Amino acid sequence: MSAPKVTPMVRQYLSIKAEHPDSILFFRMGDFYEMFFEDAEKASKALDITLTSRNKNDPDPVPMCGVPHHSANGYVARLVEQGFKVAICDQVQDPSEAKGLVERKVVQVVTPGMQLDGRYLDASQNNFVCAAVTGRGGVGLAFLDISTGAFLVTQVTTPESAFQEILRMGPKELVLPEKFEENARAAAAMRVADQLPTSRLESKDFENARTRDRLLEHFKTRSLEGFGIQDLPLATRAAGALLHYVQQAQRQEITHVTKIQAYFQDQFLWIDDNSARNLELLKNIRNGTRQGALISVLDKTVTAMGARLMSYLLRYPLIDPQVINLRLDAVEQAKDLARVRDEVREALKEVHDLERLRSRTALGHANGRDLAAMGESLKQLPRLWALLKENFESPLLCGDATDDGLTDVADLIDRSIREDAPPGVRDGGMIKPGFNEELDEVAALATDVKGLIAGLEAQEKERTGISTLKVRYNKVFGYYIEISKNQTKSIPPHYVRKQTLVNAERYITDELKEFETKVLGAEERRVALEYNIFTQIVDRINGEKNRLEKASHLIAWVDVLTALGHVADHNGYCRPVVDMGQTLDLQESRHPVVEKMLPGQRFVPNNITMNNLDQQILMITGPNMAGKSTVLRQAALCVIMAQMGSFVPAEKAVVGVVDKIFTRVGALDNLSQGESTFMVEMQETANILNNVSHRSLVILDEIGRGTSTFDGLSIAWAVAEYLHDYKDHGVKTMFATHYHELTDLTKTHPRVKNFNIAVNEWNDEIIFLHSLVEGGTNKSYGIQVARLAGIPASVIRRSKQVLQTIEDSEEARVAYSAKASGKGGKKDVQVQMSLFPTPGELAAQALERMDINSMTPLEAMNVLSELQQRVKRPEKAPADVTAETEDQE
Ligand SMILES: Nc1ncnc2c1ncn2[C@@H]1O[C@H](COP(=O)(O)OP(=O)(O)OP(=O)(O)O)[C@@H](O)[C@H]1O
Repeated sequence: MSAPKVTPMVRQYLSIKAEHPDSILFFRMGDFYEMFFEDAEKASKALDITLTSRNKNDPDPVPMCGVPHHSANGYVARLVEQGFKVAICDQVQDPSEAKGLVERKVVQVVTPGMQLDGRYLDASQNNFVCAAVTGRGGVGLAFLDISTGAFLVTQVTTPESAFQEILRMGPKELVLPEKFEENARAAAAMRVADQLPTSRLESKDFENARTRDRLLEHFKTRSLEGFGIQDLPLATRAAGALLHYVQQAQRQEITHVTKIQAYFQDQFLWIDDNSARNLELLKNIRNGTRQGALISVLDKTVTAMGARLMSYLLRYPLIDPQVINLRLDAVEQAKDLARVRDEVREALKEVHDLERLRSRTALGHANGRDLAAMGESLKQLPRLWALLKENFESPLLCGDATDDGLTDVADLIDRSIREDAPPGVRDGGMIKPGFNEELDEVAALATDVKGLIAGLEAQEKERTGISTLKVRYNKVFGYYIEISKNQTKSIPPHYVRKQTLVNAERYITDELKEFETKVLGAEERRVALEYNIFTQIVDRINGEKNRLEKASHLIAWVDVLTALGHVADHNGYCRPVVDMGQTLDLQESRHPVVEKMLPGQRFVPNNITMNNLDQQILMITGPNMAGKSTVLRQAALCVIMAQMGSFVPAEKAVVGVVDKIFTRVGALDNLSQGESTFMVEMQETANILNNVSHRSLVILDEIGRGTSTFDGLSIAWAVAEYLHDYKDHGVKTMFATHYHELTDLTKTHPRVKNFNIAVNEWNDEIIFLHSLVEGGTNKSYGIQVARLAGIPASVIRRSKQVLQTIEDSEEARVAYSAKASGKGGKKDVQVQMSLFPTPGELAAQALERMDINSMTPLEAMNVLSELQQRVKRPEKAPADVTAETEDQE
């Protein structure tokens, strides 16, 4: 920053800016917010507004840009959306009372995690700021959504799980201690700091005693025991620091944050970020929208509070069957009572975002319209509560919140606030007539004055005989008389000329000045009085914040549970039996999203049964396009739905609770992070193998595909064995593969079972039946699928010839290997034989397996060159697989 000419105003600006070095300072000057220096440069670019300078002719002009104060919110929101923080600096003194410079102060800092203007917030998402601190025992995390008052904390043992937890909660902003990076492992594992706007607090703000004191002071309690965090020192430190950060930014107490909720990762079904994305729970993986994601099928809520809760439930399914069944009971009641459910949903449609309205009211950001919306919402409660109490038994759908219809608050708002209140709170027009006697009197005067102006105008017209005479008002002259130029000859002598326009002259008179004092006084008094009354109403509503919270909470649950009932009813879902057993049994199950996307075509239901005895690892083969990926995902989605408390798309379902779901599907590139597709695939597989338990469900779609066929097959084989033998009992796994060799695992591993997805061949055409049937398959139908994809007929013909040759030699080899092993020969030998044929056969097999459809020309070239190498230089079987097979003997 070059040394500017330091006027008192610039000095004031610089001293305030010094306190907010990392924010863009919106500096209020009259009707504008101005930005200077680097802030102006950054903001003008980000907002696409003109960059000017304050003192253009100076050798050192100060760059500057500005936005009108009445539309500032939109500009702030746009900056915040782009990751900036904005400090709003207002004039906190009446300019007419200021001796010299008007006093200015930062009244609020708006950050990505602390956006309060509802118009710029996603109604279906919480808007969390997250604070993280590392220490002995792991990482403490706190999440605060100031727009709703939600405050959640947890403590996890490793930075890796902290990272996953942050991704799952999805905050918009991160707060870290200054020295966070000194813990290199945490910094490396929690890469989220690179992806989110991050603020720093001094390390002392994360200290034990200080954070504890801050929490005690805020919640006005003597201990933290009531919140269940007394034994979670790291969570406490994160929570205290975060509270401090948010209070600092708001420049006030945040009284609507009334409690902390502690939670633990092991209370919930673990779904890592990767799996959540692969399974498209919240977002379509291709374009990031909700369309095509599970949430779009389930989220039929009608309130913002319900939508947020639905998204939370989907990200945090439970593992305690008792609590899950409590939710299922409620959904069942809602499903069965269609008429009541519809009536409840109709009433809910009239309910605005009470949670956010409550927060805005508490923070002094609410306007007349907000209160009117709150009032309108509260009016629904008596009818809604009565419906719930009369019809539902589930405690989740009624409970003691239904004893409070908040009629007093609804009545207060109804009597006081006009539905057509303006957006500003200092312009009047908010309070209904009849609410306050004094206001009515002043208002009557102000309205009378309008009549008086008309009278005055008529009187002057008559006195002067000037027909075009008008009495007008502007801010510069106050009231004046305007006479068009061609009639000014006959003006009376006591008219004092004030201004000459092109077509008219403007005058004032003593009488007019007197009148003005009376008029302006009345209007000013009315507006001031309205503001006063408004803040009193706001204070009274704030006094009821706990009751409002209770009502909002129940509304969110009722909305979610009736929405799930509605979805279950309309989509033909069944209630799953959820217990602590080890069976996953989905009869006639469907994929909840794919079935919606097959217009006019029927989704073929499938039976998926898994247990820990003889069907623990389902080895699923089948041609491309048959529906392998679909059936895998469908199983995972049904488990997630059941454990969040939803009915599932099946005729009958038993879900023994799963503790973690892992998926390794598709080839999601992480090239931006410098990792190859195969590297990512292996990292994901490693993560699965290192974290599974007996209660987990593992979904592996074509693992080992990203490397050479032999490495891939060997890895897939070994992974399947590992999961089968995991701590002697194994892990439930669905394994979709094009490696038909893997079906041989059933010969040696009792809990593996082969399935395939059936197809019919008809006149050399392939018909996809999409049904999962027992048994392996050794046909790929790759060529038929290639034809469907439009590969030229000559290429198809040629590949058939090649395939025939390969198959002939394969038959001969199998006959040979059967003979070589003899009847009572060791099974593993046979497996080994089929695994390691001659170099020529290897090449032919590889050719057969090539999925030309999904290959780039370059990949095809690479495979060809690899095959050529193998034929030229015959090699032995990969040493590691041989060793593995020997180990087992
Ligand atoms: N049960 C079903 N009923 C009707 N259509 C289905 C069914 N399962 C899958 N499909 C349809 O088949 C298409 C292919 O399914 P999917 O991607 O699961 O096949 P795949 O076997 O995994 O293929 P690839 O091996 O090429 O990845 C889907 O887009 C879907 O439209």
